[in-house]
Amino acid sequence: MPELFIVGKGAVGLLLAQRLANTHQVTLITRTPTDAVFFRTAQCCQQLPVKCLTWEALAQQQITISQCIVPVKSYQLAEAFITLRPHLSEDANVILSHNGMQTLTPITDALSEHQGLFFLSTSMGGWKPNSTTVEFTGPGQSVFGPCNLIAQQRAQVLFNQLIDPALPNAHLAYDIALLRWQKLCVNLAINPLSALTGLKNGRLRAPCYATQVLSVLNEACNVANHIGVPLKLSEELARAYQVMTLTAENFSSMAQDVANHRRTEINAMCGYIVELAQQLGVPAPHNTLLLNQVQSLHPTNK
Ligand SMILES: NC(=O)C1=CN([C@@H]2O[C@H](COP(=O)(O)OP(=O)(O)OC[C@H]3O[C@@H](n4cnc5c(N)ncnc54)[C@H](OP(=O)(O)O)[C@@H]3O)[C@@H](O)[C@H]2O)C=CC1
Ligand SMILES: CC(C)(CO)C(=O)C(=O)O
Repeated sequence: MPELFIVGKGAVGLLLAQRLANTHQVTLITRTPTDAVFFRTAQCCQQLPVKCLTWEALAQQQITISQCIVPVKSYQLAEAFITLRPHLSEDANVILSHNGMQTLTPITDALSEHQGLFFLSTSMGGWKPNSTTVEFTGPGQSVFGPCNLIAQQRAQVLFNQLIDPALPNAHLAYDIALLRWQKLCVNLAINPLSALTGLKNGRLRAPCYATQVLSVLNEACNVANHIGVPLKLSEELARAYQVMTLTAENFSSMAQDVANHRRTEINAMCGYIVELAQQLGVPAPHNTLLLNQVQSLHPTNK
């Protein structure tokens, strides 16, 4: 079976490992020594048939990585990629997967023209009851697409071999940037408000939040349009309210992070809009306010 590496043993990483172990020899690269990882359902708890190696062991064994998924939090990506890069083969494929947005330029610049960069945006749910176990909390759509030139040429083959057999709800999108912006808009409309109010997603449909949802998305669409991303406010509003309805009984990931005193991904959501708005010289007061309010909830949010 072909080899596949996954950075970390996070919720998404373990869900992917469980699916991909059927078709690939999976190795998790962890920050701390890990003997075994598990996939738990209501009926049983199954040890995943994967290897776990620390970065140190990977270096000692001089392992070269030809395909790797990096499903870490947005604020962990830069460091994870810097650690990963020296281990990549000359024609490696790297697949990033996280919520929110950040400029990928430092990563695309660091890869050679033969190293492919891809993005997997997923809405399937995973929850970790402890540091080595994941539970599947719900199916969701996933979108896979290329982020550099060589990746465009390889996207169909990699999708057919790696993604499609493991994630039946996934589709290949060459305009992955647009789809990531659309997911960002959903997160902008839901996550900060749910984190600040402690409400489930469905409760954000109340009329008292409508002006804030509209304003935040209006700013995001304006910024996106300035850089050539063709978002339409009416469509992003409709999508956000549709997701509030579909996930009405969920607490958003940011609400959960705040409730558990963890760092949030606010910088890759409102922070991304505010940064772009500043560069473009356009106003984004509502995203700025939400950014400041969520940042003030936890010292590591800054
Ligand atoms: N959980 C979910 O249901 C969903 C999550 N997402 C998004 O996916 C992304 C990942 O989320 P999730 O899986 O929940 O996050 P987790 O916090 O569960 O997982 C992140 C993992 O990455 C590991 N990690 C970070 N940096 C490194 C590094 N340098 N080297 C090795 N391992 C590293 C962490 O290690 P350690 O264990 O040592 O902390 C952790 O195991 C986020 O952007 C999230 O918003 C999207 C859809 C659903
Ligand atoms: C779609 C949504 C808002 C579902 O809760 C999500 O992506 C998140 O919580 O981060």
